[in-house]
Amino acid sequence: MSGFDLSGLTASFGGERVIGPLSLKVNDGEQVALVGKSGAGKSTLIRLVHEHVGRESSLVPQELGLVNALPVFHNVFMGQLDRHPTWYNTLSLIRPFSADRSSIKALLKALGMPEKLWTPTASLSGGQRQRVAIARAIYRNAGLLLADEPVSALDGPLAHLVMNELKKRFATSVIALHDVDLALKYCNRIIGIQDGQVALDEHSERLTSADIMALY
Ligand SMILES: Nc1ncnc2c1ncn2[C@@H]1O[C@H](COP(=O)(O)OP(=O)(O)OP(=O)(O)O)[C@@H](O)[C@H]1O
Repeated sequence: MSGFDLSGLTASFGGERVIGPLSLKVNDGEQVALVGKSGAGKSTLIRLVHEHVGRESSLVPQELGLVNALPVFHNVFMGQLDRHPTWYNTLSLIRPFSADRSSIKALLKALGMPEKLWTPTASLSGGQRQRVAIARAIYRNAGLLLADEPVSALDGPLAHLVMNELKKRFATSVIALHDVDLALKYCNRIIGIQDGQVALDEHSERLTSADIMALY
């Protein structure tokens, strides 16, 4: 599965409704940017979709969810933990298999940090940590990418490099982005969220950044 069709999505905090009820249908091949001002509900919507599609997706959460005590290799390897038997995962913790070592190294190279394979995650910069979470999602290789501000800590050229990789590797995606130009360049459908509702839903080529800025 890569696309999904969900309805009746709602979320509340402390009795206050912050999402929905709304429906969201994403077809295979749609690369969706979720845009909208801070607090509109983008992260909550991504969490809701993830709760429904679960293991069928590759997730990059805003808070990253890395294990600081482990090197980069192991954090990326975690993307496939549920695909291997326990003995394989246990052995990989002590002495990783060469096939996994080389595929994770190649992935880090594509993301511009090949030399960090064995670096403890705790000693990485914010942008490097963000790319480890992205590498973990790519390594998981699910049909659907769910990503919450995946390039917020990256400078211009690196943000483009990473968005390009994500576009190439995931035909179907939902990505919360605060950068409207990145949304228009790398996604083919734009969904604008306002007060927990869909306020805009349009093909990228029919929109300008000014159309999207009206949401802010
Ligand atoms: N754990 C929580 N407890 C209480 N309220 C929350 C919680 N998480 C989110 N909210 C509220 O839900 C609303 C939507 O938040 P959400 O994080 O989904 O917005 P967002 O569009 O992703 O914002 P940002 O762009 O700043 O990440 C906000 O009003 C926020 O205060």
